[in-house]
Amino acid sequence: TDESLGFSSERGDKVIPLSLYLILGSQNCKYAPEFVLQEAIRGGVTMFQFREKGESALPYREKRDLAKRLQQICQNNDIPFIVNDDIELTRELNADGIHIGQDDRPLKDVRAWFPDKIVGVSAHDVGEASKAMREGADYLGVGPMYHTDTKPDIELVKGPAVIQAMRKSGIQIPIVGIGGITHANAEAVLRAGADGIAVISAITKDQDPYQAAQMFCTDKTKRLDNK
Ligand SMILES: Cc1ncsc1CCOP(=O)(O)O
Ligand SMILES: C=C1C=NC(C(F)(F)F)=NC1=N
Ligand SMILES: [Mg+2]
Repeated sequence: TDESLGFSSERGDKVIPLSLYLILGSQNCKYAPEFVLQEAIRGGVTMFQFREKGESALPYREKRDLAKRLQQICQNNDIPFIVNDDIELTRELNADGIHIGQDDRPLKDVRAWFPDKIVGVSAHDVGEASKAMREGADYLGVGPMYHTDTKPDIELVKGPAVIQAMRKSGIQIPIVGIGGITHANAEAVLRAGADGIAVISAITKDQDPYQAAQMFCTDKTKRLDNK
């Protein structure tokens, strides 16, 4: 398993397998979300985040029903099921965790509601990262690494260097890089000190989500050989 490769990130009693973190909502998918998730897990995805967002986002009942189906697929494969932003949905499904942005509910509140769940926080610079670490975030989503059209309101593109800066400033908690990550540029994110990569379109827009996921995992093994 990835543990042997040292890619997954231990955090106290929580194992947070950030190696290959797939994020999707119905708005990102070429095929049915259930198919994309199932294939991507078969291809090596280690963690999943349900992120239903944007003007084409499903209404709550359909969103919840889709989330339940995707959660079931994760449970069948022992993959952590994380919800983006939505506190109610996280509680209703008893999800494994929640991911919050800087403009969402404060981490202190979220942690009070979910003391034992995985709580991930978006961080765009060293300041935000150290604040989130102090407040008890379980992992950081750092980006955007590269340009992406997937999220219309992305912050300034920082590149992998910002992860290096975070590590240099003593940020020890698990970091996953996000934003425009493809097979060609994933390695630079890992070399910069990330524990894994988070991906939307490189997998959800691929005509073969299994292959798309597998390509990332193969890369990592290759990297290990010449480390
Ligand atoms: C949710 C999010 N946060 C920063 S960039 C981004 C979108 C990542 O999508 P993609 O992997 O398709 O660039
Ligand atoms: C905006 C986001 C930034 N990072 C992450 C993750 F990769 F999970 F850390 N998820 C998000 N939804
Ligand atoms: Mg958010």
